[in-house]
Amino acid sequence: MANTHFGFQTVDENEKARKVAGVFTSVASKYDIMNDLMSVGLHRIWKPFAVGLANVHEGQRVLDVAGGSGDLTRLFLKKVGSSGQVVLTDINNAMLRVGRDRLLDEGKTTPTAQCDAERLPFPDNYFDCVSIAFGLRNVTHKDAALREMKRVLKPGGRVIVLEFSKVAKPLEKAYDLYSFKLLPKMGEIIANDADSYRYLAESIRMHPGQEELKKMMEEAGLERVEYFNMTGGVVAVHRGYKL
Ligand SMILES: C[S@@+](CC[C@H](N)C(=O)[O-])C[C@H]1O[C@@H](n2cnc3c(N)ncnc32)[C@H](O)[C@@H]1O
Repeated sequence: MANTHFGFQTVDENEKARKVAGVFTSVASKYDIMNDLMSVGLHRIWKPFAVGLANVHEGQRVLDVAGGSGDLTRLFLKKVGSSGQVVLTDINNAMLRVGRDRLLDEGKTTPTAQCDAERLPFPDNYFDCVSIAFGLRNVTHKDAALREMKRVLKPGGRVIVLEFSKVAKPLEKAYDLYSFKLLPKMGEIIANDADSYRYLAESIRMHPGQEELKKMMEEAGLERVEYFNMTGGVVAVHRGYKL
């Protein structure tokens, strides 16, 4: 049986999805407030930047994979207008429910589907853009997810991956202190869940850096792949096309 990472732990591949589900079911109700606190509000800049790079237009179709509480979906809905469509998906029902309810409360109806990024229940060549924000590092077989994202994309469409990445050298010490000391403490105080937030910090460290992810996207068949660092490499947006 093959092994994989769950944060810094080595676990059986079959176990990872269950453990990840445990984390997100546990954090779902506090996810949005924790997101603001953990990123000191920066995710509100990172996400519009990523959506801007997608360059989607009125009337287009977008798939938001691992969309959770729906921040990217909301931004994409503004871009595609009433003639377009954005499908919000996530493997976790608790996260998806938070996203769907929040959008409904704002008067926005959009299709939702509970599904695994590794097996997307959509036809080939269907979407103009497929995004995954802060989701890829939680997926067991990232290569399979990237291939699926490419499969459902129309020729000419793009995949957008927004994810934590490798920080610039001078920031490393401060970033470690923040991730491994402050973050679990905040998780404990605010969400009463230090373990989940420790996993989040560890999973960030185990995620491939900028160049490695670019290579993985190319291996999945995406072309013209490039990346854009933000906040000293704390996060990066990777964009690749299906040509
Ligand atoms: C950190 S949250 C990001 C949510 C949202 N995209 C955002 O940017 O705020 C990660 C999400 O990935 C989802 N996820 C984890 N593994 C997944 C998988 N294999 N397929 C689809 N979604 C997955 C989790 O349920 C969770 O909602």
